Amino acid sequence: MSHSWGYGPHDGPETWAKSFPIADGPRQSPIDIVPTQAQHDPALKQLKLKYDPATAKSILNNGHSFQVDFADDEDNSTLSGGPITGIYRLRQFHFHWGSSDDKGSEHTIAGTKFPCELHLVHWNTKYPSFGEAASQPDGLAVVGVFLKIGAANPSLQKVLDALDDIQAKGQQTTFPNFDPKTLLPGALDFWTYDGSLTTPPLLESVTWIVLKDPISVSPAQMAKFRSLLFTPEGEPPCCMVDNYRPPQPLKGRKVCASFK
Ligand SMILES: NS(=O)(=O)c1c2ccccc2cc2ccccc12
Ligand SMILES: [Zn+2]
Repeated sequence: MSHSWGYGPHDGPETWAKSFPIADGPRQSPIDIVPTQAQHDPALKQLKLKYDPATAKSILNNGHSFQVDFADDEDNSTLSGGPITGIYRLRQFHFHWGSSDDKGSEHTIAGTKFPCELHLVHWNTKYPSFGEAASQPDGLAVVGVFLKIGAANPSLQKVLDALDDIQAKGQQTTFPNFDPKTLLPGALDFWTYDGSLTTPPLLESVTWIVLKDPISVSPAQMAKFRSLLFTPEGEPPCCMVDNYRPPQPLKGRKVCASFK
């Protein structure tokens, strides 16, 4: 049976527990990060992100967001250090955003929402595949980056320029030679906690690494995100906006900070 889920009033986050009971689980994401309650952990290593632009392959409208997919058959684009042990390979990155600039991020900072949030998805190479890793408690690591309204972001614009070719659900096009490192802020200070995918199947297999510093996005660039469609060609068009899950209960989890 196919579980169709979305972000609308009849299939959105408040309905997901019916088909995915783990939605009410002990380590669900996203969360509201309260900096004054996060614990500085001096043992946390520096994040090491080694990305090879040649591993960028394609860009896809998956009907929930759009994602840039990477070749992950070798250790060419990897994440290590920070809170994780071993080497995790970059699989894809995608975004979540709102219908207006006052909302859109999944994680919040002491209740503050950002207009957009970038997720860079990595899987643990101690497992044979992404699919296998996704079912393990230490299988995935997602780096989250907030986008804050400001100057137009030239690196982000390279991604947004490709959206005209993937307006509708299921559309895909090539997206070669892109360095995701250009989407990161200068400082890699982060918060980290144990969580889950923020979309069904909501698997509790993600080590979240949320960067403290945002990158910039202009209002015109936010409008470009909102030009995408949740719907496939030939169906009445529904703009892809508000594709974010709200913060979930912390349920006793600790949030650690890499900085004082
Ligand atoms: N929002 S999310 O990062 O949890 C997420 C994934 C996380 C880990 C692995 C695969 C994921 C695929 C996603 C696809 C669409 C939206 C969020 C996704
Ligand atoms: Zn995401």
